[in-house]
Parts: sequence; C-alpha cells; structure tokens
Amino acid sequence: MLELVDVSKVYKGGKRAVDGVSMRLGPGLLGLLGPNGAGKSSLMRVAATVTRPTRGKVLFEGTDVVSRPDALRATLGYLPQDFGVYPHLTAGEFLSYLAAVKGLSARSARARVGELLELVNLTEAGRRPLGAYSGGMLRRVGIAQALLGDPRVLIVDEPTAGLDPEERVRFRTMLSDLAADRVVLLSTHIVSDIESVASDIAIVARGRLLRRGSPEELLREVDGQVWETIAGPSDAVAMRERYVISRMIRTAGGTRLRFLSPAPPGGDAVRVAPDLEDVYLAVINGPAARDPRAPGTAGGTGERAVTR
Ligand SMILES: Nc1ncnc2c1ncn2[C@@H]1O[C@H](COP(=O)(O)OP(=O)(O)OP(=O)(O)O)[C@@H](O)[C@H]1O
Repeated sequence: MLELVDVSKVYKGGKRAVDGVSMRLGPGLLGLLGPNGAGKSSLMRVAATVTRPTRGKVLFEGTDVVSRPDALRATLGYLPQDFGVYPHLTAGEFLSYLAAVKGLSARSARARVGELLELVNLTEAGRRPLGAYSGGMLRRVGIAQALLGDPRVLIVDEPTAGLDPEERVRFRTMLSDLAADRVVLLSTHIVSDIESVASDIAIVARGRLLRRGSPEELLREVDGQVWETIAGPSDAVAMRERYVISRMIRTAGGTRLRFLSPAPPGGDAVRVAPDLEDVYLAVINGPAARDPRAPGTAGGTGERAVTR
C-alpha cells in the first residue's frame, strides 16, 4: 500500500540522515526501532510527505506521492515528534479546529472529537486549556488529532515519549487495534514499546535499514547467542569490555549479566532464550551497523559493552 523505494535524505550541510532505505508497508503495525539519531524521524517525515527525499520515491497505492502528496495526505494521520499545540485552546477546541482544517463538517467533527477524547481518556480534561496539560496528556491529544480523519495510514513518531507506564500499555493496545485494518508505522528507541504489538519490525541505525522481519524471524537470528552468568565485581568489568551486555542486575551474590556471544563463552555461563532486546543490541552493534567512514567507532562488534 505504502512503499519507500531507495529513499535517502541529506540535509543542508551534508548530514545523510536516511541512506537508501526501501520498504513496503501493508496493513498491520510496523515498528521502526533505532537509537537516537538513527534517522527514524527523517524517514517518517519523508513517508508522511512532510519533507521531500533527496533521492528515491514514496509510492501510495502506486501513486508517486513525492510529486503528488495529496493522494496520501487525504488519508494520512501523522503525529510528529515535535507536536505543537495552541496553549489557550482546550483539547476539544483544538481538535475541532483541526477537524475543520481537515474539512470535516461541524456535525461529524463534534461526534468524532467526542469519540477521540474518550478513546485517549481525555473527556474530562478536554475542557481545560492545553497549556495546563502534562507531556503525556499532550501526547494523547497528538494521537487523537492523528486519528481525526479516520486515516488508512497512521504514522506516529515516538508516540509513547513522556507517557507513564500505564498510558504506554493503553497506547500499545490502542495502536495494535488500529493496525487491524490500516497501515501503522510507529517509531521508537524502546524495544518494549513494540515487542508485544508489532507483527513486523524494522531496525535502523545511521540512516540505514539493518533488519526487517517478524519478531520470530528476528529472534531466530540470535538463537544460541545469548548467555547469562553471575560475575563478581572485577569479572563484571572485564565482561563489559568483551561482550555486548543486554542486561545487568545486581544481586546479593554478584552481578547477573546477560550478554551476547556467538561462540560459547565458557565458564559457568548458561545459554538462555533470546528476546527482542537482545536482537536489537546484536543488530545495532553488529558489523552492518558500523560506519564505513569511521571504522571501529560504531559501538563495536561484541568488543564493546552496551548496557541499558
Ligand atoms: N533538519 C535537519 N537538518 C540537519 N540535520 C538534521 C535535521 N534533522 C535531523 N538531522 C540529523 O539527522 C540525523 C537523524 O535525525 P532523526 O531525527 O531523523 O533521527 P531519529 O532516529 O528520529 O532520532 P531521535 O529519536 O533522536 O529524534 C541526526 O544526526 C540529526 O541530527
């Protein structure tokens, strides 16, 4: 339905934020996962026709929306990372204003705004000015505005930033429900935001698409390469030098380390089943993530520790 073909984005000054990314999106939730600065927002802005790619195409149902963006914009919901509001308006007024801009009739706008405020749990707060909202509440207003026109394509950039754990869970469930019959593209640098809801995951770093697959496919990649051990203080330091560490928990008996090693590390390390956090760290620290222009500086290949 939505397709990016060899998309690159180079900003003025020469920063290459997106580097030859191709991907095809159908109904369902695609989680775009990558560290800060990976190029997720730039890629999403290109996909949402907010910015033009330096090279490549964006096709929506076969139409080139770089030259004809209206074909996508008419059915697009987009939540940018830096979503701004008018602080003196209430959430209800703000959404009604945006509904009018989108061309909804006053009557259907009233009904839709009411529905959406309820969906994002802001019915009560919807009567207060946005200037008094918390970051999480503003994020929820952002989601509501993206859904105003009942879009077939929903692009949400770090939608869970600033939300508390309960709100995160609500959002995940909501986005997963929405993805049943539409394209949802969600970016995040937090694996747990997508691991329970994305049927499809794309991992990006340094503007490049490093992996794409279902959670099961990605998990298979690191099967047999994730280990756990309990280390004393000096061992823990050495392990962090040597391996990519995916988890570290201090216990009374020492530090429990979970780490990646393609070959059996020896000692009393036991092999454990991988999770998506392990996959993510393996991919962004793997050889494919290294910057060919600065060898050895991209987080190592298991030689440098990464903790979370
Ligand atoms: N308008 C711009 N002009 C110049 N450089 C930019 C611009 N926007 C982004 N960049 C740079 O492009 C790279 C990718 O940024 P982008 O915001 O797309 O990444 P991201 O994965 O969304 O990261 P974050 O989660 O931190 O926003 C970064 O190095 C960033 O500094």
